[in-house]
Amino acid sequence: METDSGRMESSVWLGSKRHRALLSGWRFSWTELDKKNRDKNTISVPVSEVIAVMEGQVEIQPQKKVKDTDRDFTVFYVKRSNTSGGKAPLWSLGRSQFCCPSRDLRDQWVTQLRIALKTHCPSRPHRLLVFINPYGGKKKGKQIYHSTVAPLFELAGISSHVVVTERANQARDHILKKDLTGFDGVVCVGGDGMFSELLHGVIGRTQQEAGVSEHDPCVMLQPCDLHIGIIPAGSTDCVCFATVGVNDPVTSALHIIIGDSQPLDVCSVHHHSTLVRYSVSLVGYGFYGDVLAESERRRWMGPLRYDYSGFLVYLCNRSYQGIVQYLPADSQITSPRDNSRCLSGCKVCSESTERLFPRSESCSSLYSRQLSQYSIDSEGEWLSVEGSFRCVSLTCMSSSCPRSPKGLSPSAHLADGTGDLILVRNTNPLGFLTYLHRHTNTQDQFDLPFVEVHRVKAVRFSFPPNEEDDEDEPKESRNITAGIPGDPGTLSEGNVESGRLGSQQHLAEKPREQGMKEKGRKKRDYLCGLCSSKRSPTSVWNCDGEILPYSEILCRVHGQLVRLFARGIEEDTVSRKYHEGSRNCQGRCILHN
Ligand SMILES: CCCCCCCCCCCCC/C=C/[C@@H](O)[C@H](COP(=O)(O)O)NC(=O)CCCCCCCCCCCCCCC
Ligand SMILES: Nc1ncnc2c1ncn2[C@@H]1O[C@H](COP(=O)(O)OP(=O)(O)O)[C@@H](O)[C@H]1O
Ligand SMILES: [Ca+2]
Repeated sequence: METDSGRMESSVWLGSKRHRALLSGWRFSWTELDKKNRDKNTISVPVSEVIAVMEGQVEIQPQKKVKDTDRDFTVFYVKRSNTSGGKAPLWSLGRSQFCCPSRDLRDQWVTQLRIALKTHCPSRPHRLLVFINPYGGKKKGKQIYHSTVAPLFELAGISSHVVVTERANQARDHILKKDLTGFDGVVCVGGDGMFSELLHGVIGRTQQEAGVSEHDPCVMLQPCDLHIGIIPAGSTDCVCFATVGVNDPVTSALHIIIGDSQPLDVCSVHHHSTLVRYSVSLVGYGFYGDVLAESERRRWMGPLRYDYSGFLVYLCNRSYQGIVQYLPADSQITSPRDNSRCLSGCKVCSESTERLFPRSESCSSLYSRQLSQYSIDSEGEWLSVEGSFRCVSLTCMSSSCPRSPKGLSPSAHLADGTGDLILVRNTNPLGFLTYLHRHTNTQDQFDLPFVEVHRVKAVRFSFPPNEEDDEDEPKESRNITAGIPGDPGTLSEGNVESGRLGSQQHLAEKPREQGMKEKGRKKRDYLCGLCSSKRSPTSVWNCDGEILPYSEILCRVHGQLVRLFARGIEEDTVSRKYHEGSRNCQGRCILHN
């Protein structure tokens, strides 16, 4: 046996096989020895991926069982499944029970491993605030949390305060208003809508505390420290899929436990000088807006509502007039058509950190400088495109999801401070189907004559002037469907089937005097008239699954505004092993387990 600071090595037994266990700096490994003491297989785990070290022989599945023997200790760690073909590995809980020659040695192993955990994993959460949406996706949120996630948190020594929501926006309001002292992060068990509640709560709270006005599109928002975790239990679960690579509650729980940190770009959506919402995945007009509007009254169908509504909307074959103005990002750095992929440890994103938050200036002076000098019109030249569009989509990330594993914009980056603007001009039904279908295969969806894509920092959408004259009311108030902000009818639990619910009270709301009756009429008219011969000339905006109450909007991308308990998409196991021989692995990228 050998120990010195941070290093320990000894003989141990795993079942009937003798091994040499070695803790060296940030790695813990054990190697099987044959009868002649020659090395056979080695399993090596970075300390940052050790979940817990327990005395005795411990099991947690199917139930927790501890056999408190003198010479044993159990190590739980992250284990990856073998995957190929670009699929990110699933994580599961690995467990190895070691038997030492003496109790003393066992105690030393437990102590040293726990010290290593403290030293190498300073940013693990100890206390979490968890919100479960019992109605999200297939309505399995509570079951997923209690049977799969809670036992893992308990094993890792994380204490959690759980709130099962009783109404929409409860999680957001809780984060905005309640005392959060002692919490290292907030977690949602639900879908993208539930994530969006946490996003609005965390950003809103951070700006309140920093005294920053969210409504001003030119303001430099304060980056948020409180991390957000997502346990996927919704319908699309795009944010989880695009930041982890799989929708799996165990994988996400393990990322939360080890305190992974993934910065994320966020888009703020404004109407005149009022903040309407924030978005991380899709701000989409036309097809995706119509699909969402259609799908709201079919919530009872669960996740399938999107496919069914998508099919109906596709048959409607609609396109919409609009003017799209955008502020291009620096095209020298990256492009949405450069065939790159934003993977875990992405170089483009980490280099963007330096650009977005230059180290040479102290935080406070930088902040006040940007506050006073930033102007959305001084950031470069705006370009303009006018026409008839099947859809206009802006996404800050790839927006991949199980339905579309490469997403709306496969080469978009999670944290580069830019978004991708996709303009799909009017085309024939077969052309549009080809475009949609390419989201599901390896063909390039941007390589079509009616599609263009731009990497941008900001986008404005408005209508051509003559459009305004066709109708008897301004467009701003025409596009009302489900999920009307401030609509009390949508806030109750009993109403969950009727749709997405309410928007932040501190954000832009339509004047209340418009009244429920009018809103109800417009909602009906819009939905019934969707495919009718007297077509509405406008669509609605889908903002991460929420319908916006305005059509003319300004969107601005805020680089790395929030942080998730995630690390980006890992390469599949086969590619990783292939690359391992040729690169000098650092930290968590080496995995033999
Ligand atoms: C022919 C197959 C076409 C497949 C097209 C797949 C495109 C997928 C793009 C996905 C972008 C996802 C962006 C994320 C949005 C979410 O934030 C948001 C909220 O999620 P939540 O309910 O979990 O809270 N989700 C959504 O707004 C849903 C948008 C989903 C659109 C899917 C549309 C499916 C269309 C199927 C068309 C079928 C045409 C068939 C013609 C014969
Ligand atoms: N208890 C509740 N009752 C009604 N609506 C809720 C409740 N909790 C959350 N919500 C709202 O439900 C919407 C959908 O939730 P989400 O978890 O995203 O599921 P899905 O992915 O199926 O849409 C969210 O916009 C959220 O604000
Ligand atoms: Ca981005």
